[in-house]
Amino acid sequence: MRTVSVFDTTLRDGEQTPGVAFPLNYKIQIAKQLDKLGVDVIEAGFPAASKGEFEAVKTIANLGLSSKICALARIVKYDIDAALDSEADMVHIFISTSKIQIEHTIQKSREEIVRLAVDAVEYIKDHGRICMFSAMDATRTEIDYLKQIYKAVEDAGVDIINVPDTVGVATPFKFYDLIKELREHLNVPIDVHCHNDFGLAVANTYAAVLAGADEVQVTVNGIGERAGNAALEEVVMTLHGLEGIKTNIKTEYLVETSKLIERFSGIKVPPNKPIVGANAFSHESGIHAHGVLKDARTFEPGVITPEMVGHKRRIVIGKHAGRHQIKKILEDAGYQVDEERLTKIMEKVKELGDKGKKVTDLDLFAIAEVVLGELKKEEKAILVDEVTVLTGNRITPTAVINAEVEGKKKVTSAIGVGPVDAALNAVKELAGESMRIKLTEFRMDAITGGSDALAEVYVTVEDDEGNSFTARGAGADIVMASIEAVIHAVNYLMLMKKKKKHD
Ligand SMILES: CC(=O)SCCNC(=O)CCNC(=O)[C@H](O)C(C)(C)COP(=O)(O)OP(=O)(O)OC[C@H]1O[C@@H](n2cnc3c(N)ncnc32)[C@H](O)[C@@H]1OP(=O)(O)O
Ligand SMILES: CC(C)C(=O)C(=O)O
Ligand SMILES: [Mg+2]
Repeated sequence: MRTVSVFDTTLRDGEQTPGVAFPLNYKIQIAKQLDKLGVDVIEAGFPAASKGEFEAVKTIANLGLSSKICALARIVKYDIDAALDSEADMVHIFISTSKIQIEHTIQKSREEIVRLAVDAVEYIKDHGRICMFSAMDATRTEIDYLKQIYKAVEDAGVDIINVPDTVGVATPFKFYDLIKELREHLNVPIDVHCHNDFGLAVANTYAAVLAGADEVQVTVNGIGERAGNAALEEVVMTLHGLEGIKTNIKTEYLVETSKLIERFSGIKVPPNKPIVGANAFSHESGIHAHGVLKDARTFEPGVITPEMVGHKRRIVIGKHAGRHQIKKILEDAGYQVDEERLTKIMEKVKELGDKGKKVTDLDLFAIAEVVLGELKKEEKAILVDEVTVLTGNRITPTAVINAEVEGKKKVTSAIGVGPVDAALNAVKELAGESMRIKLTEFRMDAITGGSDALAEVYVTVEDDEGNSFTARGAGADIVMASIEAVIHAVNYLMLMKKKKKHD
């Protein structure tokens, strides 16, 4: 089976992400993690950039890792000597070859650039190091010149050439053709380095491998200059999962590595990021979750599993959830629900979803506990129909409740110091027809953070004979959750009273 080598440049191009700078202790931890992950080469930095960068590359080069350590250098004696002095195994030299870059940056003739490249390769090889040569901006370089310079460095003894799509303008078919043409023209191994300006970095890298590239330059989470580089995790899993092309990556460490880079770089991984994003193996929609609960391959690629990349599959609750997944989540948490109560729970979940609320597992459990604790309809003395609460800075909070109390329609109204107080006073009025009640405990918790958090209300209600009952209510609206809890307690106390009378 074909094996492609992985050259990781998270510590070099990845660190060129605007706003990212890894201190030495972070660089050491990242290098160790990349080594554990199994990357073949770690590009540890650009030693000529600063004293700290030189020290970092030198420290990493002396960690005794299995991965080869590479240092980047311009074709400038100072840079190359710094790379050699850093004791890196490999020196990666680059120089502009496209018309636009030659004219506006390096300002040398094409012949001189070839001569500088050849001399640099020979110098590095004379120092006994592995040498990689990059024709910077290769994808905007005239093909004949590109072939000429690569052939010249090959003849000078370069170990591997890199074809960088420096500004991310390659497209998969064109890049495939370019790599194929270079493959036919050259004997040295070919490496590719793709940027993601058009979101094509992974696709271009993949196309290059199909065209015969031997090595891929990638970064963890795809961080790097501008829109970043080809993401290591996406390239590797595409090759493994879709093409059966191997790498030396121990894929079970991909999520762990991604989280480390996310933490150290401060660049958040979007939830929908392939392979490592929080949602990469999550299912909310009922139709999908139903299939996945039977066999995950129904709504996942199947050729990769969450375990392969160190991830977890999640069946989540939300507006699009179906009965099967809600039942499964509740049963897994130890709740037994019959079909009628499941319907009630579903209704509440959908109602919250329609209001735009993100429903968490904790929210679901709170809803389930309320529904499971509810009396049957025929056992309820009070059935609330309509609630209106008025509040504001210039009016006294007022609540009006339309309800059926022991079969008779009633309307009560009350005021209070706030909307919850007004609503609870109205409930007391409603109950007062049958029994006097006292609220001895009232507690409200937000289940999750945020102003749209589900409120969970606990109340203890005492009747005129000293019997008390504790009940709970849950909902996005604190007034409704409070009314639900108190009515639940009152209904229970009234049922008890009725039962006692009959005994
Ligand atoms: C596509 C890439 O990712 S390339 C790598 C990019 N990474 C970095 O630049 C990070 C590290 N860079 C640095 O710390 C600094 O830019 C340094 C230390 C390398 C150079 O700093 P300075 O000497 O202040 O030069 P500055 O960065 O302003 O300009 C770049 C110089 O390098 C020259 N240059 C650029 N690429 C090359 C090259 N491959 N070979 C030789 N010279 C080059 C430019 O022509 C320019 O030369 P000039 O000063 O004679 O006009
Ligand atoms: C140094 C080179 C390979 C680079 O990062 C690029 O061209 O994008
Ligand atoms: Mg780059």
